[in-house]
Amino acid sequence: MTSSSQSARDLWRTLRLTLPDLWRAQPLVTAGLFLSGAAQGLLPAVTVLIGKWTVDGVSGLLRGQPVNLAALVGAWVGAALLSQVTAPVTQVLQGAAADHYTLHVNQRLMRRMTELQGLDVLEDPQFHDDLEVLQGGASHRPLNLLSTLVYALRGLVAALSVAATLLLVGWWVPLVVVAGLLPLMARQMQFHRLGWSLFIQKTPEAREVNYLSRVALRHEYAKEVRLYGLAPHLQRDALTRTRAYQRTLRAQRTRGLLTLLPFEALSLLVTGGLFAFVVAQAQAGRVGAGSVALVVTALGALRQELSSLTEMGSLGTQHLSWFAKLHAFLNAPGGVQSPAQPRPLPGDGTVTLCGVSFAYRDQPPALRDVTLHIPAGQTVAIVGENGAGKSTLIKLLLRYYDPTAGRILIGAGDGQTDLRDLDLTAWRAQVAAVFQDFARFEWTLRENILLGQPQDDARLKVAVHGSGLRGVLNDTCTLDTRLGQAFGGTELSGGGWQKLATARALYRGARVLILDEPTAALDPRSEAEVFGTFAALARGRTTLLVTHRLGSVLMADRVLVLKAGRIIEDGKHADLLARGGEYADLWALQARQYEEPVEAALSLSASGG
Ligand SMILES: Nc1ncnc2c1ncn2[C@@H]1O[C@H](COP(=O)(O)OP(=O)(O)OP(=O)(O)O)[C@@H](O)[C@H]1O
Repeated sequence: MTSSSQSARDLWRTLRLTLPDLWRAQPLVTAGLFLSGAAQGLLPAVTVLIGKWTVDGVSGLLRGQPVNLAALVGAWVGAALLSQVTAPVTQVLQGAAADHYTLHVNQRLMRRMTELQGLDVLEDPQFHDDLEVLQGGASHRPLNLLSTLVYALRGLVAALSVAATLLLVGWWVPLVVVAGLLPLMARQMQFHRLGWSLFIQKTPEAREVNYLSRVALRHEYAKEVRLYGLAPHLQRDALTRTRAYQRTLRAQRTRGLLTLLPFEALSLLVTGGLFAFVVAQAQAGRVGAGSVALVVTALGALRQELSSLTEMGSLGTQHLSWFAKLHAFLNAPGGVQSPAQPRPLPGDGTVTLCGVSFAYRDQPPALRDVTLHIPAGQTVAIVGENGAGKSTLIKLLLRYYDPTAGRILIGAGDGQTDLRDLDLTAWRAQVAAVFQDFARFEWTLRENILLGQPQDDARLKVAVHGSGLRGVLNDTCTLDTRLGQAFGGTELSGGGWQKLATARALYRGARVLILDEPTAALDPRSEAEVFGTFAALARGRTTLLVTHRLGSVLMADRVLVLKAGRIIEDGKHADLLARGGEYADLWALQARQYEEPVEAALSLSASGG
């Protein structure tokens, strides 16, 4: 099977999926729309016929024959009225249906994003290419498809009815005209299809250009962009890429237009030949002046209708290709998913990892054969050098990814359950987390803490005090102050944001607490305060603390040392120090960083320097 017939079949399937959707969104409006489109389609044929009757009537008048003027004027006024009424009605109906359908499509895209529960899908560049195309089209493709379908119906009715008027000249005339114009139509369709496939191929490049302009314009990059004088480089790069992109499109357009020329010539030959033939027939007295007028207007109208039908067909193909992408996107496997029939949530927060390994897409393993048992209520510090796999362990526990091998079990004894068998939302509701790269939502402080949950005053107070956020609040910054600059809100300091992220975690009464470098942006006093709170908060909860600041490890019952994705040490702080291994080395290294400058300062002051 050729790829074009394959894609025609795909498009037909997409149309069959999309039409019922359009219909369900607004049945009456859609029916009205297609009816008024079909009515409009009859107008060109009516105009051609009125033209013939008028010319025949006038010729008759010149020969002294009677003419039914009232019928002629009636037909003309009727056609004008139909044309004036149907055009605005079609526009109004189209607007109503398209608004509704655009909302419907946007809602489905948003719903899809909430169905994607893991992070795995988001790391596929193809996913972002598809999303770029879909988001870019969501505001206009539904309207475009709808109007294209209506105009295509209008064009089809018009072409058929105008072709039918040519039957008055001879049964073979419409066949010859259509045969002369069909190759041109087919070629034009092919040309437009190429345009779409080029657009899809170039999406990654368009995304690169969008990324460059985001870097140049967005606040989060502004400091580096200015300090390192990046703006001219970004501008140059965007310009070069855009020009290359446009060059390819232009070359393709020109090539396509040139290949249309022979087909244009053929269509001209056929319609010109037919015109010459009818004039010759009139000269020989075999047909009347009205028939010549009919052929002239019908050929013009047919050419125009077929050409706009081609255009509609091509545009419709593009819109349908967009919808095919939408259907594929909505129905693609979504990576991490909640089970259809989840097992009940275990009663306690014991966590067990059995031979867990994990590799990110196309990457070497980030975790290798990790086996670990954390009884409910234990506080475990996880330490290790950059890239050791600490955050990955946390992400698996939150089921942002599933292990490549091994199992994560929640609960103890008979209640122990594989994490994959638990309802994801229910499990995540049991976990509170402060991430290294927590989100800074540009909403009010209160909304940033509640994150959609109902307000509980007592819990909110504990969260605000426990996180140290109390110190951030004052007369000008209250719980109802909007944060961030995008909407003219107040900007918190880095530490202020971190306290807010901590308050968010504290507000969620959770059985498992995850702290991934939770104090990286805090000053020493705030850090001490927050760790005091964490220690109280961790009581009775299973707590995992990822940290590079080994002083904070002292709040943990147990320390895990990760290296290259494996647990290489596991024990109490004092025992690990005594063992003299990796942990003892890291501890000594960090202690020296504090001691040496002090010693240096002391020796400097002793020497009177
Ligand atoms: N989303 C990702 N896609 C591909 N590779 C990743 C991704 N996230 C992390 N990695 C890689 O996985 C390995 C473990 O990373 P991880 O973030 O778990 O380390 P870490 O111990 O938390 O490091 P750090 O102390 O720097 O935060 C690293 O080699 C890292 O480059």
